[in-house]
Amino acid sequence: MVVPSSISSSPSPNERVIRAEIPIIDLSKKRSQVRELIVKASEEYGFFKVINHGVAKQTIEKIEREGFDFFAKSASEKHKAGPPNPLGYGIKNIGFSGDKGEVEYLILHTNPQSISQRSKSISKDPSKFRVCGSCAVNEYVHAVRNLACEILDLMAEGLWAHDKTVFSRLIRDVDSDSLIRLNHYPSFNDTNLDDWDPSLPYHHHHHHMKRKSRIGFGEHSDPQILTLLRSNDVEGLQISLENGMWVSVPPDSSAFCVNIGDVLQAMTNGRFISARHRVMANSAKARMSMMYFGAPPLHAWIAPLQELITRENPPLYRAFTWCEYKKATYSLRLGDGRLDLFRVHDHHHHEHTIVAA
Ligand SMILES: C=C1C[C@]23C[C@@]1(O)CC[C@H]2[C@@]12CC[C@H](O)[C@@](C)(C(=O)O1)[C@H]2[C@@H]3C(=O)O
Ligand SMILES: O=C(O)CCC(=O)C(=O)O
Ligand SMILES: [Fe+2]
Repeated sequence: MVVPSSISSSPSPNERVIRAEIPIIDLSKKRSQVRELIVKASEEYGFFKVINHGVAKQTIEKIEREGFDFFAKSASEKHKAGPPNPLGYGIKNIGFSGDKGEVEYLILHTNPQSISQRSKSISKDPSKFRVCGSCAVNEYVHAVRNLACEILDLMAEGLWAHDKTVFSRLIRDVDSDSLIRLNHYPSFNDTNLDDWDPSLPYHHHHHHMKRKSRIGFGEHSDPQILTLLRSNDVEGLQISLENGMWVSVPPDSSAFCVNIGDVLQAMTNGRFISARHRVMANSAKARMSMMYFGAPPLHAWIAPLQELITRENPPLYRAFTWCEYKKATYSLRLGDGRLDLFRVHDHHHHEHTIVAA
């Protein structure tokens, strides 16, 4: 049963948010060093930043301009690119299970035909977006896909996988199901507090709490292999540590944030963790982020790498197709732990318990 709710993701008022050190990895350093740092960060946090990543400033600026132009359009214009099915324009509603956030977004498939199809409905002057919009997106996709593949190859090397392209070839495949997503979080000011209850007496404390607790995008892990995220210089992104603390990620428009997805957690047999993250929307400036979600083709099989399976480390997950995983994802809530559905149960241990009982 689907229970729509808009308050489920509200953070508790006294939960702790800290400014811990998030690994920043300089990709221009020695390869043998870089791959070790990447593996370490992927095991400890499932999250890190990369600098000197080689994606041209202009490539980023072009798509960013197209994104801001799109979100600046009137609501009726933007709705022409919606509702999200799941591709397209959406506002406040995330997915199909009742999740909500202070965000509007545009989700595109990365294959060029799909981008040019979509761009017909995402510009006032359709011919203009077709030319500028879709080539800005294609150029960006090309650049971030290469960066994602480079990082995935470094990971495979760092894990001593036999096949160094075991991860990257899934997103290089022409049938890869990768996505581009632009999220736009409105600026926060006292006048756009649409959930403010005017019947309540003005109370500074209450007001102050609302200021700090507006959820832009609720807590979740990304289902794909790897996410490359960048934003303008506005804060909001937080990642969750295993001890339940939240870490604010300082904004840096020149860096990319790398986020391990559920599929990579499964393929590394749990050695890499898919980081849980969320976005708060309490800044006086609007935030715009762009995500590349690197995904396998729909019919690709996902299973833990042989090299990472030993007597001490038996397979934690059963094999599944990306199609199957995606279906599970869309049937669940944003914050649900979908990977748990694919965990292998320890039969030996189970039998033993029954005998002992
Ligand atoms: C509530 C949902 C939105 C989402 C699909 C889902 O049912 C659960 C996962 C969500 C998520 C999170 C990461 C990406 O932004 C996304 C595109 C994805 O693949 O999984 C979104 C989905 C979405 O917004 O369509
Ligand atoms: O907007 C962001 O910075 C992150 C959003 C996110 O996590 C997502 O779209 O999956
Ligand atoms: Fe995410």
